[in-house]
Amino acid sequence: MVDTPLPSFAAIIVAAGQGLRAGQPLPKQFASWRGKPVVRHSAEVLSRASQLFVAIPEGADEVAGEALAGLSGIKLVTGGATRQDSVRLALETLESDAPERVLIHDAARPDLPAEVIARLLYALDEHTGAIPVLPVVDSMVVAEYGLMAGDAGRERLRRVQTPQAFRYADILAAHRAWTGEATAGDDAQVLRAAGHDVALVEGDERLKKLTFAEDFMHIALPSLRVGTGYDVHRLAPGEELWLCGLRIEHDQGLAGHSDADVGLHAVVDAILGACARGDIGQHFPPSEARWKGAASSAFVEHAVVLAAEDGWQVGNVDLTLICEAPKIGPHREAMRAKLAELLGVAVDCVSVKATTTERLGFTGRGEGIAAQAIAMLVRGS
Ligand SMILES: Nc1ccn([C@@H]2O[C@H](COP(=O)(O)OP(=O)(O)OP(=O)(O)O)[C@@H](O)[C@H]2O)c(=O)n1
Ligand SMILES: C[C@](O)(CO)[C@H](O)COP(=O)(O)O
Repeated sequence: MVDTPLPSFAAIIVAAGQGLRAGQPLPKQFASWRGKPVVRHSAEVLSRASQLFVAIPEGADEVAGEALAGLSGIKLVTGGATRQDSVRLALETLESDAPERVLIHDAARPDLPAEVIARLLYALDEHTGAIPVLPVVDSMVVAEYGLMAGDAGRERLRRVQTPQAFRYADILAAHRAWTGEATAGDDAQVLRAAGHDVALVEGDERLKKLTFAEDFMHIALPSLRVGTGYDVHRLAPGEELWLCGLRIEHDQGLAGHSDADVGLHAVVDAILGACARGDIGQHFPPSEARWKGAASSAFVEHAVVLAAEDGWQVGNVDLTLICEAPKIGPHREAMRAKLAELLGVAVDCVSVKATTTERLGFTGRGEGIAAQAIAMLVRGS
């Protein structure tokens, strides 16, 4: 079915509410969510409509214009005191270029899958209206004076979402004829009151309506950060070889200002990168004598402290050592244990891998050892 071209349709996004329950600095439809204004998410998806109207609060043209900047073809219309008023006002505005089909969508449901739009539009081939629904998974009860007054029978209940799809002329007439409550829950109720059927199509949990402050909370504090690190040191006779905090017996060692532990340096840069705290050279300048011959384990411990200052703790680290020799395998587990100790994490959060470059490049010629690392930081508990 999804390969069938979509029928032409107009769209209305209702974004004229106050968003009081969400408690955001702006009406929730203009607040930021996953990096852009809430209303922009569905406006981008519905920009494929033949006409797209967005109902906004009185006097919100500027904030709405900013939220929808760059999206062509959107017409703003002032909404009303209730959601239903906003829908009717937008429907009336559409009449001058009446479409056959119209989708009516809550701006407060930003994550709009294209598959739901398709299902709704195809349902209009057989029905005057169609709405996306989801099953009720919790038991439902009738409440009276704070007590359970009986089972509400969830088998017959569905959770209703938007967008809701209608044959335009019928939904316009139904709104005009509506004599029920001033605030019908949704447009499907208005259409049914006018005697039309409403098809139920499969909705999507992604269509959750942003209603309360907690619906925005996880966005304020991203719980993960990722950073990468890369380092190289030259192999030279007469130097000690330190890798991942361990002294490794080998016929050459790594030259550098500190102990030149290339593996730990890559890990330090990955942690610093994940919390955007610069790089190892900024914190431990090779120009400073105090770092001459310093154990790089101290650099790792300092990077962990810097991340913790910003509320982060190390989630996991994956380090790859790139060299022809020495063989890393025999030391891998000891390296993992040492690195886990320095990072303050369990060993299973630390991966140490190794690879050769098939004798290609400076590592292949045994001139140096390279290391690359990735680190994930998580919000400190
Ligand atoms: N007069 C209104 C009221 C609501 N809406 C829109 O209808 C959708 C669903 O309404 P709701 O989630 O209740 O939003 P608000 O009414 O803004 O929320 P609150 O009740 O917390 O103020 C929202 O996109 C809202 O912008 C509208 O266009 N016009
Ligand atoms: C239209 C709707 O989103 C369908 O679930 C719902 O009825 C809106 O209710 P609200 O009280 O305006 O949030």
